[in-house]
Amino acid sequence: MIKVAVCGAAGRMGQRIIVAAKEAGCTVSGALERPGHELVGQDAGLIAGCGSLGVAISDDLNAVVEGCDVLIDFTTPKVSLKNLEACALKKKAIVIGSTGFTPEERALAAELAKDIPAVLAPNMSVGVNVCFKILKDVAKTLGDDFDVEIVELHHNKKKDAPSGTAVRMGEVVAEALGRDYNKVANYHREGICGERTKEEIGMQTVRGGDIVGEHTVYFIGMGERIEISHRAMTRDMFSRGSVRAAQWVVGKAPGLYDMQDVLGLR
Ligand SMILES: NC(=O)C1=CN([C@@H]2O[C@H](COP(=O)(O)OP(=O)(O)OC[C@H]3O[C@@H](n4cnc5c(N)ncnc54)[C@H](OP(=O)(O)O)[C@@H]3O)[C@@H](O)[C@H]2O)C=CC1
Ligand SMILES: O=C(O)C1=N[C@H](C(=O)O)C[C@H](O)C1
Repeated sequence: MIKVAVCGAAGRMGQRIIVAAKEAGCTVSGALERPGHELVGQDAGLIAGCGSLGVAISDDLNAVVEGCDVLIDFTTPKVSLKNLEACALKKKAIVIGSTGFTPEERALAAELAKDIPAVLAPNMSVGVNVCFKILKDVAKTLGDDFDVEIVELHHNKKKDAPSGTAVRMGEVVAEALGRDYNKVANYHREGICGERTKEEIGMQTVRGGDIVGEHTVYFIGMGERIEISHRAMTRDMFSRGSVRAAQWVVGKAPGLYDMQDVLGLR
């Protein structure tokens, strides 16, 4: 039975991860929030709604990491990098679901994961990871004749845009078409912005209410259109995916893994 600690334990994802870890038969050994958080000291299980776990939410990163086999972290890139560093020092595994990493931050994560096994993935659901695989094939098959546009919808509390999943979808399509995502992503059209270029990948963001997460990649040709969509109805497949990643990553060789590795989709 692996010992799982959760960072961001009182957050939307953190609470569901605590429930999923308990349901999967893991020991929840620790729960972390930032220093000064109003729920520090409270029982993490009661906050998550799955009954008392006898684990108080803590703000002591080192103690929580020390006590676990693997830390599951859904917070922000800056917090995740700090957690990765703490796990590397104590030789513990880590699963990171935070999104909004810059290319430089991702490179730093890969560097920090040289000594420990780590999973970093913008989306832990099986469905989205299957979509990544399908998108590669569709983009390769259609080639340059179809315009690619990506639209994502999320709740009004989301802090980063576009979503990490939408960015990964753009990267997968760009790579399949032999393009550099960072050069062809177009995040903004306004005013007399000119005709669409053939190579650009449009990235559109919608925010509102309680939308869990929806992604559509449009391949738009002359007289026809393919849409590949994923709609998340609850957060539970993200949380179950993160626990599956935690169970998979403990004992693996050091390095930075993705959910495609966890699910055997490479
Ligand atoms: N990979 C995936 O499958 C998924 C990824 N995500 C990503 O996960 C991240 C979190 O999302 P969500 O749960 O909705 O966000 P929330 O804001 O609900 O949760 C984040 C939690 O982390 C806490 N936190 C902030 N700083 C620290 C710190 N230094 N130490 C410990 N805890 C801290 C926050 O506290 P406070 O509120 O006080 O700041 C909050 O409780 C986002 O980046 C989101 O995009 C979300 C769903 C699925
Ligand atoms: O913040 C969220 O809620 C989500 N974030 C992830 C992302 O940015 O891709 C995944 C999911 O869509 C929910």
